[in-house]
Amino acid sequence: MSKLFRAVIMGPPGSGKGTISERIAHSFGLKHLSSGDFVRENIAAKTEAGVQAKTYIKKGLLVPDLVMTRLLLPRLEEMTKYSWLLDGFPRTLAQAEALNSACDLDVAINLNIPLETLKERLRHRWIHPPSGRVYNMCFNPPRVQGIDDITGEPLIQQEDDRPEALVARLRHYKDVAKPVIDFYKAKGILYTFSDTETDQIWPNISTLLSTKIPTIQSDARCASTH
Ligand SMILES: Nc1ncnc2c1ncn2[C@@H]1O[C@H](COP(=O)(O)OP(=O)(O)OP(=O)(O)O)[C@@H](O)[C@H]1O
Ligand SMILES: Nc1nc2c(ncn2[C@H]2C[C@H](O)[C@@H](COP(=O)(O)OP(=O)(O)O)O2)c(=O)[nH]1
Repeated sequence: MSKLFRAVIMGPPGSGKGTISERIAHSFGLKHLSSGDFVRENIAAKTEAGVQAKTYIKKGLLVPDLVMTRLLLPRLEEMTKYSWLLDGFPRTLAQAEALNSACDLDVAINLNIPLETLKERLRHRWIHPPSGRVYNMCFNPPRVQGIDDITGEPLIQQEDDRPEALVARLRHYKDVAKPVIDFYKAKGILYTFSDTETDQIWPNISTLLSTKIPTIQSDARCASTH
């Protein structure tokens, strides 16, 4: 059986998961799977899980574990031939356990970014809700202020990116993420990166992955010739 590379990326809101995932996908040819995108696709397609998820998202809540795993695990089954990086899942220990029963992970990337940095970044975050595209007015601004580059539609700022809401979100994140981090630490696949800048973290992640991915993919090539 061919050995593919499987990773997750974790971190609080604004820690750079989306930004770093895009770089990883681009540099290493992995599929970037975003749980938020899956949720939005299911909502748009009005699947049963999507309809359920929508009621929670409207209230600014996380989608319950059971709905989330029902929505996500079938998508992973479609990816059995690919190496991937999963962004935004797992967020809870129950989700980590469900993922663990479905596949073996090679690496769990954990982004550890100071609170003040997160607040500052999210203050400048603007999103295009239909696509999930994220901009930062300082770091990666759109070509025209307030307008999505691709569709020309308006960008919005999420209510829960405001500094007051963010502190509560981050506290909640820490409580829920701690058991997930401990779970991956115990498995020996946790790699934590701490800095205030994505551009400082990125070379370290890139070095880590280049020690892991070529070996695994050359195994895959050998296996596939048999
Ligand atoms: N693993 C998950 N568990 C529960 N709910 C999820 C999960 N992933 C996504 N969601 C739901 O989908 C919404 C959109 O997810 P997405 O990751 O795009 O944005 P987000 O929560 O603003 O993330 P961040 O602020 O970390 O970038 C979330 O707010 C949440 O309600
Ligand atoms: N100033 C600054 N902004 C950054 C850096 N890395 C990412 N950003 C921006 C992009 C987004 O607007 C915001 C959050 O990044 P993101 O990739 O959406 O994070 P996440 O919520 O997916 O974890 O911060 C960075 O290194 N510096």
